[in-house]
Amino acid sequence: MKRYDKVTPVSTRDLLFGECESLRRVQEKLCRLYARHGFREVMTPSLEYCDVFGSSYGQVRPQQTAKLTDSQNRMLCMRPDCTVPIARLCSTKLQNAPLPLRLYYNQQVYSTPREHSGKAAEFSQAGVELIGGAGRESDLEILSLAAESLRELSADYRLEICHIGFFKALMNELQAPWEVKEQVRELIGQKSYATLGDLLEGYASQSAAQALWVLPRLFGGSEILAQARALVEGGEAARALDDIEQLYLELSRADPGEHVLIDLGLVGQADYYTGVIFRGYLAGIGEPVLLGGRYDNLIGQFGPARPAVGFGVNASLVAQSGPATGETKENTVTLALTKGRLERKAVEMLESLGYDCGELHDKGRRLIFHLGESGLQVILAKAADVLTYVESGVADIGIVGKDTILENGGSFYEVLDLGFGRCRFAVACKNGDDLYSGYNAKVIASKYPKVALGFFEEKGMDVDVVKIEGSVELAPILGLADAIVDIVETGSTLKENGLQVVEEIAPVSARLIVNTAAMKLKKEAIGRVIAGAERYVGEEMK
Ligand SMILES: Nc1ncnc2c1ncn2[C@@H]1O[C@H](COP(=O)(O)OP(=O)(O)OP(=O)(O)O)[C@@H](O)[C@H]1O
Ligand SMILES: O=P(O)(O)OC[C@H]1O[C@H](OP(=O)(O)OP(=O)(O)O)[C@H](O)[C@@H]1O
Repeated sequence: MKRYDKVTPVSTRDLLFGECESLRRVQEKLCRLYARHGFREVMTPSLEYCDVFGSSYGQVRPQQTAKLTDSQNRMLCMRPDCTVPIARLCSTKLQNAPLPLRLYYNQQVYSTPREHSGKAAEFSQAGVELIGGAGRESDLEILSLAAESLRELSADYRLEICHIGFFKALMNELQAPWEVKEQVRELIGQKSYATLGDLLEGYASQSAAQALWVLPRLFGGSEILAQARALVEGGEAARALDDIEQLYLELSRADPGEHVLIDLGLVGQADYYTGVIFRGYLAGIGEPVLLGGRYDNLIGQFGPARPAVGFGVNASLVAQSGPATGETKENTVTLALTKGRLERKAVEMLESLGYDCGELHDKGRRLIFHLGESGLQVILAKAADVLTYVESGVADIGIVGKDTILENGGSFYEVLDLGFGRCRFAVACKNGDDLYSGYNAKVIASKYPKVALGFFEEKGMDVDVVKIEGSVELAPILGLADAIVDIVETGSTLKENGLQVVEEIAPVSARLIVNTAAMKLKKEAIGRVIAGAERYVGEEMK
């Protein structure tokens, strides 16, 4: 039997020498800052009963927690988040402590990342919680401290703020089934401009739908507030905007230099947060390093209700990226392009937008190309790698098929359906076979095992999925599988091999995706590419 006695568990690592020193430096900077501002340190155990987290695991999904049992078989989990254990602490040991409580922590958190994503399962988080402080003054205290935390770590940073009240007010107004509302929330979070537009088209007569439709685009400076005000008539939504405006003005006054942004589309954790939500970015790091917000309903789940606001900084991420010295090269944008079938239309699109694609026409074996003097650099990569490059931030934007996104997932904005590379996912089997007859578990061959499994799980059908790398049509013909899940474009591959479509799963086409940090750090340059692509799609659809 293979012994795992020489390696650390998947997605964990030893830190040596310089790595320890850089992590300590980041932690110390933050801890000193929090102590200076009157926050006192608490430490909670690395292990908690799963019950502590109930349905709310903070930023982490229950499936991502590392679980074990104690000597009495009670379920424990490695702390996936620092705020929920602190909420427990405030309702027990600190229940009678005078409010407001200013607490800070500096400890490890654990959450299992997606397989092969290169992300760590354990990282160091330092952060603060202000318990018992309601209202704008507390929000401002914590937001100012968030800005100061980022400034301590790099001169080139952005703090973006949102108020979930704006989104919630619009959602309350929207007359639509809850499944549609859930989809709307997801699409706004992903900044899926076009798909959101399609979904809301059926509700276009409602003013809330019109406002929700533009919500993902409402990010930038104070001009965003004027645009948002024009969309609402008053009430909760307008009050949320007033709050954001005041916070924005105060923060910008204390910290001029366009470091503070507004993004009214930060709706990812809408159930958890009850007021202001914010994220922090540092130049050169492709994901947010700071996450926070107001969560007035959490502490009440453990005892007497208390308003609360706080944030956490991923100290490991900052330490690994080294001292952030360089400025963001705001005008240089890297586009990861899927090589193969999507290449020709993508180049056609770039040319129609005026980019000089000479180098792409005469590629040789090169993989990196500069489009004239435009500042746009193209890298050619395999489809799934485009997601990896964009998610990590080594590429700012990408062009990739929806099939690859559905199979691999990932954290990036999926801004636009580019309209080319159209095909569809379908289930197919041999002509004349009835896939749904009989009681035996069916075998499905696919290059897309997650899509295949997800489709049959939705139907409540047990299937065994076999991963096949290509020419999937062979599997049912040779008797390896009962059916396949694959891409169908013209249908001729199926036809020529004696197969038929049983059911269609989802339409597929090329998408423009954007790294979440780059969207904010390179707003102008990326905005130009998106606007150009939208023009192209509009022209193509005429
Ligand atoms: N008929 C089709 N078959 C496969 N993909 C298609 C088809 N039509 C459009 N596409 C899109 O083109 C993308 C790239 O497909 P392509 O076959 O070039 O690369 P690939 O699927 O990674 O295969 P390979 O392993 O052969 O490189 C797919 O991810 C899909 O979005
Ligand atoms: O409906 P059609 O127009 O016939 O296109 C569909 C075929 O194209 C793709 O295969 P691809 O050529 O990429 O080869 P592969 O399956 O070996 O990856 C896909 O996997 C289907 O086999």
